Amino acid sequence: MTDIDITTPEPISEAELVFEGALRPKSLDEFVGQAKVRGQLQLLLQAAGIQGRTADHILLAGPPGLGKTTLAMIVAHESGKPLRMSSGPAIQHAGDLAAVLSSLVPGEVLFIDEIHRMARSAEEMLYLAMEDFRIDIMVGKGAGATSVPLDLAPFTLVGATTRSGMLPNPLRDRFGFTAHLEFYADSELEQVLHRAARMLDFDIDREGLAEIAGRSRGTPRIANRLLRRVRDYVLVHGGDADLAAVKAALTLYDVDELGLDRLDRAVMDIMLTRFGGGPVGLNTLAVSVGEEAETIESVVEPFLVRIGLITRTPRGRVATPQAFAHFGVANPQGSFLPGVL
Ligand SMILES: Nc1ncnc2c1ncn2[C@@H]1O[C@H](COP(=O)(O)OP(=O)(O)OP(=O)(O)O)[C@@H](O)[C@H]1O
Ligand SMILES: [Mg+2]
Repeated sequence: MTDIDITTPEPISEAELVFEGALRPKSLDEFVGQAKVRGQLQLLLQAAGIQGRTADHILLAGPPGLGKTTLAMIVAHESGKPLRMSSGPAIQHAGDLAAVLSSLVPGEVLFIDEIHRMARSAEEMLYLAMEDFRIDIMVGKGAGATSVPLDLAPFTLVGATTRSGMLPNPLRDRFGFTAHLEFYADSELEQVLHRAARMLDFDIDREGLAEIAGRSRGTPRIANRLLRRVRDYVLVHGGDADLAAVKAALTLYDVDELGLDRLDRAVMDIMLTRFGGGPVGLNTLAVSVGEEAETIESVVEPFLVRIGLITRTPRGRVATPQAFAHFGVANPQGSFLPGVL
């Protein structure tokens, strides 16, 4: 691993997770950006509150580091209910899920992170649990085995996934609401950073914050991580935390103006140098960089499209003239690219 990984959207250490916990917004009001999702969640929680019932099941979908775990905690906090945390990889048998479900207290919020990685057998148990707050438990073995119904306390399931395309339809259909989290605008990341700097008691000016925001890949997790590195830099070198200090610190860590991470760069490099800008099919790209097609499609591509480095066309992904310019690669087709106006 090289220091380029400072811009990866996944958590990079245990220490970072502890740090994140301290900076997590606790309420919907404190949660920056995602205005649409916030409004939708607010309505859903308020309606449930008025009727005195548990809120509908909620699916949070989107790339890493955009606030899924944070929102799950907020749902529990806003409904005044306890939160139980679990994850798809921890549920490898139906029995693992039965143990969790049967111990929930009324109204509890059950968070299943990476829900797309749950075992098939558990998925089927979850369908019934979500719909009827009931599960069937198998007792005995062989010919004498019988299934015994068990009533559950009503609960709200909050599922999180970076790969909503990998969820089976019957599971997806049982969520009352799906929130698709989007990459954050630079102005929103500035707010995230402003709040974090205040909490860290770090006195950094607006220009400095704006510069970090612009290099954070639309991702609050990365913004907070870069802020810490800048804080280190100022601590060691002295002086003000201003634009010059931010630029010096981020140059030291090889974070470019667009905040691209290693995988983003690998994809762009392959597209520009090996395929002359494309069009390139998703699977070809995935194989070329040694990643799953799902990761390219759900984590890398949305960001590269959003910042205008690639476009999707019916014949595949195409690099834009801006991409050639940013990476300083000669554009074999001049300014004209197939499928791009
Ligand atoms: N809207 C937001 N406002 C302020 N801070 C945020 C926001 N969203 C995320 N953060 C910060 O970013 C960090 C990462 O967020 P979180 O852990 O919720 O991401 P995630 O979507 O669950 O990521 P993963 O897919 O890796 O589990 C948190 O520490 C939180 O402080
Ligand atoms: Mg998470």
